[in-house]
Amino acid sequence: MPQFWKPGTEKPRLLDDEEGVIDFYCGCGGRFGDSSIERLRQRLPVYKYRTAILYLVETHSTTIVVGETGSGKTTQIPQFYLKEAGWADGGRVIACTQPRRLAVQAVASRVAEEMGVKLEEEVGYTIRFEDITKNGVTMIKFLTDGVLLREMMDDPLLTKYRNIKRLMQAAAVEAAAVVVMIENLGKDVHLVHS
Ligand SMILES: Nc1ncnc2c1ncn2[C@@H]1O[C@H](COP(=O)(O)OP(=O)(O)OP(=O)(O)O)[C@@H](O)[C@H]1O
Repeated sequence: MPQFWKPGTEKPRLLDDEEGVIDFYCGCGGRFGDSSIERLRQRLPVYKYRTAILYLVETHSTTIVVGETGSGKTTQIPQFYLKEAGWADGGRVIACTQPRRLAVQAVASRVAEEMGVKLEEEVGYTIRFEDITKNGVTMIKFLTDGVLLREMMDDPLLTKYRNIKRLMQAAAVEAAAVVVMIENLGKDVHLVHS
């Protein structure tokens, strides 16, 4: 049974539920016990839905995922694509847009840390005046909606993204504009919304 940490009671520790996916606080111990980053990932709400999300994006050109803030949409879904669906195989890139530069940098650093890789290699980001990616190496690229729009001005058909799956973060009006423009190009768009 899940237990909650109430004021004045002993700090609970984490135990796996029956499926070994969701952990609940119970008993005593450190904040996250001895959990690895992988176990922290598995506790995020979105983790339970990874198979459903992968199925939907594989079978539909547009998928909208709605979840609470902090549920893991931004940091986890690109990793599902990469690790479990192999969408970055063969030099392909998974792009994830964010509305703000700081969000791009923070989430890219976080995902690189979770994957245990150096930022700029498998995981990178592009914001105005700063491109922390490596051609042929970067598999998950975070960028602002503005940078993607700018790339579309230079390359209206987004030819360099011909084979990528796109994960859009819809937190701003411009994100919706990007989705409409990319859909008009016949590209796949996967929209994540909180
Ligand atoms: N830079 C970071 N440092 C430490 N932990 C982080 C960082 N970014 C995210 N996290 C952790 O990862 C979890 C999932 O965050 P994520 O950004 O994927 O959620 P989200 O559902 O996309 O939220 P939002 O809708 O606000 O963008 C957070 O609850 C937080 O615990």
